[in-house]
Amino acid sequence: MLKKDIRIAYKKKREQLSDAEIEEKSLTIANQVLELSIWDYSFFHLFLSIQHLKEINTEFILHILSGKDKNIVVAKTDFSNLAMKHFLLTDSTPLKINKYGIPEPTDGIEISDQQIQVVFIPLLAFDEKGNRIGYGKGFYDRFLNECKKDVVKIGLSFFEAIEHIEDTNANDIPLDYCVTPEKVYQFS
Ligand SMILES: Nc1nc2c(c(=O)[nH]1)N(C=O)[C@@H](CNc1ccc(C(=O)N[C@@H](CCC(=O)O)C(=O)O)cc1)CN2
Ligand SMILES: Nc1ncnc2c1ncn2[C@@H]1O[C@H](COP(=O)(O)OP(=O)(O)OP(=O)(O)O)[C@@H](O)[C@H]1O
Repeated sequence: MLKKDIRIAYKKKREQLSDAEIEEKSLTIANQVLELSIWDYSFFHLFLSIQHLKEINTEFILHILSGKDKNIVVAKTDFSNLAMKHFLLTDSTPLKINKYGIPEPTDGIEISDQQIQVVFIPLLAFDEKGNRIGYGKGFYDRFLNECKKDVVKIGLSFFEAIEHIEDTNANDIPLDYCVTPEKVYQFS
């Protein structure tokens, strides 16, 4: 299948989820994240959910990270250059929902791409090789390209893998893991 068709199909699938299903699946995903071998790392990058697009609620993972005293890093997006800046999330980090519905820090301690050790990645769909599809602006491909080579890349998805994304390109950086409510896929 082609990215553009997969995007349409998976946006529809998400729209059909009820709020209760989103909460339940998000909690199951968070519990599976606990089983990954990532807990020796200290800098974790997490996306904050866009609610109106029915993304995975990452608050459960946020609580796990905070309970383990990890450094939690969140992004501020710049749609004019499709780049992201990263800030440490602390009790005093001011968050504001931007016009795309993304909760973002307005200010704080900036973290460089090179300091990040684990990245939780939003996606619409992924395939059995770990290729992913997002909303199509390439934010995460650009970001991951600036991270350390051994950064651990973990996709989170409500749905299982599709067989094959046909039109992957050289900029696409594959996942190391993808966590769904059913299972943990390991690609590397
Ligand atoms: N929570 C979260 N943060 C993230 C991402 C993400 O997927 N999820 N991104 C991952 O790269 C980047 C933001 N990417 C985005 C790209 C496009 C739209 C957007 O076009 N929204 C439109 C149309 C929505 C639709 O597709 O139906 C809108 O709100 O009108 C929003 C976010 C960085 N931060
Ligand atoms: N490292 C990069 N440098 C420059 N352009 C890039 C880079 N990575 C991706 N792009 C461009 O971004 C656009 C979107 O890429 P793609 O279709 O893979 O998005 P996506 O992975 O679905 O989106 P997202 O990363 O925002 O979730 C493409 O035009 C691609 O060429």
